[in-house]
Order: sequence, then structure tokens, then C-alpha cells
Amino acid sequence: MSLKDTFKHKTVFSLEVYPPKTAASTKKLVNALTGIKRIKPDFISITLGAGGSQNNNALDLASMIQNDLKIPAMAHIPGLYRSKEDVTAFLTELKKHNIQNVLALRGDRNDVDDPVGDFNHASELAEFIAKQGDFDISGACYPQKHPESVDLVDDTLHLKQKVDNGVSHLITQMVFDNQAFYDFKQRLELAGINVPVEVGIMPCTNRNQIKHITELSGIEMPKKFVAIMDRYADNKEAMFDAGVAYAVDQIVDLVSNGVDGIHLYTMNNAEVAQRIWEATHSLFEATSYQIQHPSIASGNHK
Ligand SMILES: NC(=O)C1=CN([C@@H]2O[C@H](COP(=O)(O)OP(=O)(O)OC[C@H]3O[C@@H](n4cnc5c(N)ncnc54)[C@H](O)[C@@H]3O)[C@@H](O)[C@H]2O)C=CC1
Ligand SMILES: Nc1nc(=O)c2c([nH]1)NC[C@@H]1CN(c3ccc(C(=O)N[C@@H](CCC(=O)O)C(=O)O)cc3)CN21
Repeated sequence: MSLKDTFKHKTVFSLEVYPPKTAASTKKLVNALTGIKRIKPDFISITLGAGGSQNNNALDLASMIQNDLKIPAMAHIPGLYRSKEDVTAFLTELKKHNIQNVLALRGDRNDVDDPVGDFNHASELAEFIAKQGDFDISGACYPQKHPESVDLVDDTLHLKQKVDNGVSHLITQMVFDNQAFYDFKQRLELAGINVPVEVGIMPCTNRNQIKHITELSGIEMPKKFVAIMDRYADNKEAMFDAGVAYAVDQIVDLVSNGVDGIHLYTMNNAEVAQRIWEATHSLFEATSYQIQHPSIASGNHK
């Protein structure tokens, strides 16, 4: 089933991983993912060049996920430093490996390289990929606006362009405050952006990692979240428990309020993904039943 169709049938649950640096750690990650017995994510996305990484093992990992684990893989494609020829070659490789899902991104800027100029915005890349056919194209969105956007209107109009150019599903930047997402969803409705939106959840189980990533993405953290980080930064186990509980609390609220899906930024920590799935899987399963049998589930069948 295509990802587009999956959203019609259930509340989607997906994971994000980044390619480990060595073949040995990739194997370890794949084993850990295979070990997640009861988790059946609807897809796993694989970053490319995230956090300034020069690591190019993304295709191998994506192929392992798609063809060995038999879980749909979604390949990230940041366009800023790629030519049309690079992207066409990458898409050809993806096709060879049966990968149909891509995340069309502009990508983070670095201070070293000059952008190629073929894809200055994610919308241009989405348009280019859409013309090649055969791919289900996803895009990124920012409930608290992208740090480079002038204001919310500017941010929303560019997002609309991305969807009009062929993006059929959106994944949000990390959300730590659900209300920011609900406000964003209203703006999308006003702008006529009607594609499914998954909420990106990043469990905070490692203080330094979260600090680095939130600085990179210009996200403000709610007080409740900062309190956890400050109190438990030096206690690994307590930080882990609090981080998992915070993420679970967010997911329960989001799924209860009818969100289209949850995208878990795992940072390659399979144990975190496992704990969160154990605590929430019945909600996803119940929601899937409600989407498929709306009248029965709401009690209108009498
Ligand atoms: N490498 C990876 O795996 C991942 C990277 N990201 C990062 O997310 C960030 C942005 O990527 P995207 O959302 O794909 O970029 P985007 O191109 O959709 O938007 C980036 C900024 O450019 C603005 N913009 C968009 N179209 C424009 C236009 N036509 N004219 C003027 N301004 C325009 C947007 O409003 C926004 O402020 C990057 O920092 C990206 O790398 C996010 C997830 C994963
Ligand atoms: N602006 C932005 N850029 C991104 O790449 C990005 C977002 N936002 N938001 C959501 C996720 C978070 N992502 C990230 C962020 C950082 C790393 C990172 O630092 N990767 C390092 C290794 C980190 C480690 O070993 O702990 C790497 O070298 O791949 C990976 C994925 C990708 N995504």
C-alpha cells in the first residue's frame, strides 16, 4: 500500500534513523530494529547529511530497511548541495532498491560549501521529483515557523507551494508543546493545505544531544521540558524515564485529538523507540479501527 493510502486507513507511526558511521554500528542498529518485535512502523525514514554529517551510507541502510526488514523506507534528499544530475542518479538508485518514499528537503546550510543552485528551496526539488513519477513525496514543516521565515504568513505560503508542487504528506519539525501544533494545524486549514501531517516527536533522553539539535533548528523548549533536563542531566536512568514519559504524554494527547501520525526521531536509540511503542501501541491500534469503522466506533450503529 502506498504511504498516501496508509494515512486513509490508520494513524501512522513512523521512525527516523540516521546512517551510523561504520558498517559494524549499522549492523547493530539493524539488529536492534529487527529486535523490536512488536513495533511495526509504517515506514522508517533515513537522514542524509543531517547535523552536518558527511556520511553517505544512507542508501545501504535504506535498502536494508526496505528489502531485508521489509519495512517501507523513506530516503531524505536535501537539495541545496546537489545538482539535477545528482538527484536523478540518486532516484535511479532508489528505484533499483524498490524505495518509493522520499523526503524532499532543502537541507541545512553549512558555512563551507556554495549551494549548487539547482534546488534552492524544497518546493523546487519536490517539483523535479514529481516530474520523474513513481515516488511518494513527503516534505518538512515547522509549527513554530522555520527560523529563516520572515513571519508565519511567509512560512505558510512557502509550505503551500511545496504541497502544490507534489508533496503529499508532511512531517513536522520536533514538537515539544502540542498546543503549537494545534495552532499550526488551524493555519494549514485556513491556507487550504489538506495533506496528512505527522507530528515529529524527539524523546529527550540525552541532554547534550537535545541541546545541539534544538540550537541547530532554533526551537524553543517549554519550561516543563527544561526542568526535566536541568534536574536529571547527570542521572542517565532518570533522564531516560522522564524523557520517555514526556514523549508518551505528548503522543497520548496527539493521538486522542485525531492526529494523522507520529514520527519518532529515534536518534538511533532502539530502546527508546521500544519503550514508547510499548506504552502507546494500543492507541494506534484502536484509532485504526475507528478510522475503518467510524460509525461502529462512535456508537452510532445502534
Ligand atoms: N538532512 C535531513 O535529513 C533533514 C534536514 N532538515 C532541515 O530542515 C530545514 C529546511 O528544509 P526544508 O523545510 O526542506 O526547506 P524549505 O525550502 O521548505 O524552507 C526553508 C526556508 O526557506 C523558505 N522558502 C521556501 N521556499 C521559498 C521561496 N520560494 N522563496 C523564498 N523563501 C522560501 C521557507 O519559508 C523557510 O524559511 C533545513 O534546515 C533542512 O535541512 C529537516 C529534516 C531532516
Ligand atoms: N534543521 C534540521 N536539520 C535536521 O537535519 C533535522 C531537523 N532539523 N529536525 C529533525 C531531525 C533531527 N535530525 C538530526 C539531527 C542531528 C543529527 C546528528 O547530529 N547526527 C550526527 C550523529 C549524532 C550522534 O552520533 O549522536 C551524525 O554525524 O550523523 C542527526 C539527525 C534530522 N532532522
